[in-house]
Amino acid sequence: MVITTPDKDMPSLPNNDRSWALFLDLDGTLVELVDHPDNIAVDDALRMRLETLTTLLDGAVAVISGRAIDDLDKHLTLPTLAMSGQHGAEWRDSQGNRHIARAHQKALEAVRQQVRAHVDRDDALYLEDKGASLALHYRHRPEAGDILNRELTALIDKYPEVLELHQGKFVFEIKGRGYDKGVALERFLATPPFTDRCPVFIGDDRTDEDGFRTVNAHQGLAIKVGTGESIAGSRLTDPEAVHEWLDQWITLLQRS
Ligand SMILES: O=P(O)(O)OC[C@H]1O[C@H](O[C@H]2O[C@H](CO)[C@@H](O)[C@H](O)[C@H]2O)[C@H](O)[C@@H](O)[C@@H]1O
Repeated sequence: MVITTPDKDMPSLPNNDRSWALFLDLDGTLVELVDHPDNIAVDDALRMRLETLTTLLDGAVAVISGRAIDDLDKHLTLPTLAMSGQHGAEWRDSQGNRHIARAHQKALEAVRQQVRAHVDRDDALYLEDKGASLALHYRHRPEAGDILNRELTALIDKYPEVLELHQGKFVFEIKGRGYDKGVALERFLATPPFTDRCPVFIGDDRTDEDGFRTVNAHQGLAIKVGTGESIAGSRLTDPEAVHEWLDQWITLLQRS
């Protein structure tokens, strides 16, 4: 496994004398970032890894993503896996029940119309409409980042109580206020089979910092993938290193 940071940051494997819950981001963590959200590659080895960990951790595994759950299901095809989508605005618990936040939908609809009109004028932009949130992708128009930031900020500022704007990797996320990955983790940690377990969260993006904050508050293991500032205590270089680390953990769990 390749680690970019000094040895002190190398994530040790979770100790078998505690019960752990595993939370995983998808894009940039379990799969490499690619040119378009539809083009990510999820292989059977990754599916098998997630299924094995779910069994070994008594069901306490969840994917915590900015994507919508329907989209996660399309790629992962693991319909019973616990998930939180749209940065915490929707979730599927370990019983398979789906939940979605709707308080901000009216404001979101107004913003949706305006963002759509903007995207219709520029082929290089892509609007991912996730239902309870929007992602405006500008990977193919990187020079537009600053102006889009200003325009979207002005738009979202009309609804300060219900909407928030976040910048990810060549994407602006417009989402309901009060939902984030930290909230998503807390919600899982309050319900079986996650209750009383120590959280591990692996993520790569700015929005994953909210999840790391929750993990740190629970004295868990926060692992940042890649470079960039982070409050996570440990690092892995890329999705391949994440897979290797998870495989080593599987081996350790199988021995116990
Ligand atoms: O929380 P995540 O699971 O990491 O999801 C974050 C966003 O990921 C997706 O966008 C990013 O990945 C795309 C595919 O590699 C890439 O083309 C894009 O530039 C990235 O920003 C997804 O489309 C968003 O909905 C997620 O919020």
